[in-house]
Amino acid sequence: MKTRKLVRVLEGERIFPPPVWLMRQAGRYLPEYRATRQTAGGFLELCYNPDFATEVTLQPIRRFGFDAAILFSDILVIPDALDRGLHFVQGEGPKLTPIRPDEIARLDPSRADTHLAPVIATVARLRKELPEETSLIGFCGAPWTVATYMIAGHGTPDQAPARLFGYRHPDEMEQLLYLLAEMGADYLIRQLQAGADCVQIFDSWAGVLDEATFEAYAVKPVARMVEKVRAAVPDAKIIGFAKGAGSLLNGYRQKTGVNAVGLDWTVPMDQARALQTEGAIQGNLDPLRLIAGGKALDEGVDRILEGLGDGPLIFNLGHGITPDAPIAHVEALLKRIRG
Ligand SMILES: Cc1c2[nH]c(c1CCC(=O)O)Cc1[nH]c(c(CCC(=O)O)c1C)Cc1[nH]c(c(CCC(=O)O)c1C)Cc1[nH]c(c(C)c1CCC(=O)O)C2
Repeated sequence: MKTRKLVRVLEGERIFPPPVWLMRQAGRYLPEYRATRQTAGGFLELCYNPDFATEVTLQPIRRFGFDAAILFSDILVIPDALDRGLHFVQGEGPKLTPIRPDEIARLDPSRADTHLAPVIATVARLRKELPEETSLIGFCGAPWTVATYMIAGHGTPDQAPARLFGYRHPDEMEQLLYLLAEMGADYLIRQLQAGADCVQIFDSWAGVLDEATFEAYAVKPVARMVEKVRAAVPDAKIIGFAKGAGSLLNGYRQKTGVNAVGLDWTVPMDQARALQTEGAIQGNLDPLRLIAGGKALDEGVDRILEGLGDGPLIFNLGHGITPDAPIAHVEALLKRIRG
């Protein structure tokens, strides 16, 4: 088998036009996703049923022929394996039982292997059913981002509850992040062993941290995960996405050991190019350009291709595709990239 495109870029090769996939590419903007979700009954029923999860992962590949498929699941399956009362309220996002400092030492990861077995089964199924040339991306949440939901019990605009928790209870915070790093690494190892070509670590809330907590919460636990994953799978290819981290992204690759650095749309071209001299980057179109379409979309795509197309690049959005993105605009994006 020839090495798949995404993996070649993760090894530092430049491919033009660049391989492309979109974060949250399986989702509510697709009528076929909405139909399968309806049949499944709920979001978690989709995540834990290999038939449904395989189907929705394949939907955007069939429709658009992206270069990579991302496993359909969620970062919150880890707190779910810890029995944190995860449920999804329509239109409100995830809810969990907020964790208290004194509960952290009692968290029990022993259920995780059994609980996550259907997700691992989905990975194996996907590798068999995907076209030979399509890369398969596994993923998990970074410890800090998963911790923010476990602490607040829901999404917040600035993760104030988790930040305060860290300042008031630094030992418990360190313990929680360590546990999530161990569990996340074990989970990624199983995904890679089941057939994922690479994995992405989502640190969607890295951007609310100051310099010291970024180092302690975003860099150190992710470095630990990368180390643990590589001890089991020496050539593991890993994408680190620390959204909103700005200038703190400089040095992130070296400190954590990830192969590629994911960029959100606020990262300036000069910084993106500097990061690209050290290895692959992924990103970074503003998802709202995809909603607007037309000139806004074309200009955004062209700027990335012109500015970053001569180095190792995985084309992506700077964050997930939104439910209101028109399908015709996704088609226009792909045409603009591939010609
Ligand atoms: C923070 C976070 C979560 N989940 C995830 C993150 C990190 C990335 C990011 O910042 O977007 C990651 C995630 N969530 C989902 C994927 C699937 C793979 C993909 O296509 O990218 C991935 C990689 C499916 C999903 N995860 C969720 C949906 C929507 C559920 C539905 O069908 O109603 C999907 C398709 C639900 C979810 N899950 C989460 C939230 C906050 C929500 C609600 C937001 C929303 O409703 O859009 C937690």
